[in-house]
Amino acid sequence: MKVNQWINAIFSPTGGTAKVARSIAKGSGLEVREVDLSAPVTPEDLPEGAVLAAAVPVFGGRVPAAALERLAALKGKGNPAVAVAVYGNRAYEDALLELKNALEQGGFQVVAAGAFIAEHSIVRSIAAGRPDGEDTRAAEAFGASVAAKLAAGDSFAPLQVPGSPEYKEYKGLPFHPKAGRSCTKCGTCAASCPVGAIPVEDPSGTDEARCISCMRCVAVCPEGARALPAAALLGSKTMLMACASKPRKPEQFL
Ligand SMILES: Cc1cc2nc3c(=O)[nH]c(=O)nc-3n(C[C@H](O)[C@H](O)[C@H](O)COP(=O)(O)O)c2cc1C
Repeated sequence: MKVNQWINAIFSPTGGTAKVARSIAKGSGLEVREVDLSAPVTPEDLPEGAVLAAAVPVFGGRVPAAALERLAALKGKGNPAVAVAVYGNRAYEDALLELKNALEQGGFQVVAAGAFIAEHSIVRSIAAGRPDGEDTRAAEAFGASVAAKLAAGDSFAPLQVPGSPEYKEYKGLPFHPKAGRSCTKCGTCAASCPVGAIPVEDPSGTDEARCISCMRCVAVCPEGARALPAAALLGSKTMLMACASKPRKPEQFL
C-alpha cells in the first residue's frame, strides 16, 4: 500500500502518551503531522495515502470519552490506522479494543495496535521515568514494523486485540484536583484544560461535573498550586502499589 503521511492524533493531558506516539511516528520514517485531541478538532476526511495513528491514555481501563469525541472528527475512506493505548503500569483492560472499534466506525482499517507504559499521571512514583530508553526503542521499532507492513501489502487480515466487547464501566474518579493557597489565578490551567472544567474568570475553581481528573492542570501549574485532595492521593497510591508496581512491558499487535 502506498502510504506517504503519518497523522498522529494524540490525546495526552500530561505528556506520556505524546512521548510514546512521537517515538512510534519517528520509527515509521514517514512524514508526520500532529492533531491535538486535547483541543477541538476541525472535521477532516483523511487524504489517500495517509495512515492515522490514534494515541490515547487509559482511564479506568477505557478510552477517555473526550478523546473519542474529538477523534470522531477524523474520517477515513478505508485508510489504515494504528491504535495506541498508553497506561500507567496497572492495566489497559478494554481501552485498546474500544479505540480499535472507534477507528473502524470512523472508516479506518486498523492494521496494528500497541499498548505502552508511561508514568502514572495520578501517582507519579508508579512507572516513574517511563517511557524509558527501552520503551522508546520498542515504540520506534513498532513504528518501523507498521510502515513495513503497509509497504508490503494492500489487504490485511482483521486484527485481534485484547479486551471485552462489553466494556468495563468507568464513571470517572470521585475526586478532582483543586487549587491551593498559592494559586495566583494566572489562568494557565484554565487555558489548557482539555474539557473546559476550570473557569477562566476564576481559575482557582473546578467544575466537578466536567472535570475528568486528567491531571493536566496539576502538571502545568507554574506555582504547583493544584493537587488532588491528600486523602484521595494516598488512597490511590496504596491501591496502585498493590497492583501496579511490577513493571509491565509494551505489547504489539500486528
Ligand atoms: C483518571 C485517570 C485514570 C487512569 N486509569 C488508569 C488505568 O485504568 N490503568 C492504568 O494502568 N493507568 C491509568 N491511569 C494512568 C494513565 O493511563 C497514564 O499515566 C498515562 O500515561 C497518562 O497519559 P498522559 O501522560 O498522556 O496524560 C489513569 C490516569 C488518570 C488520570
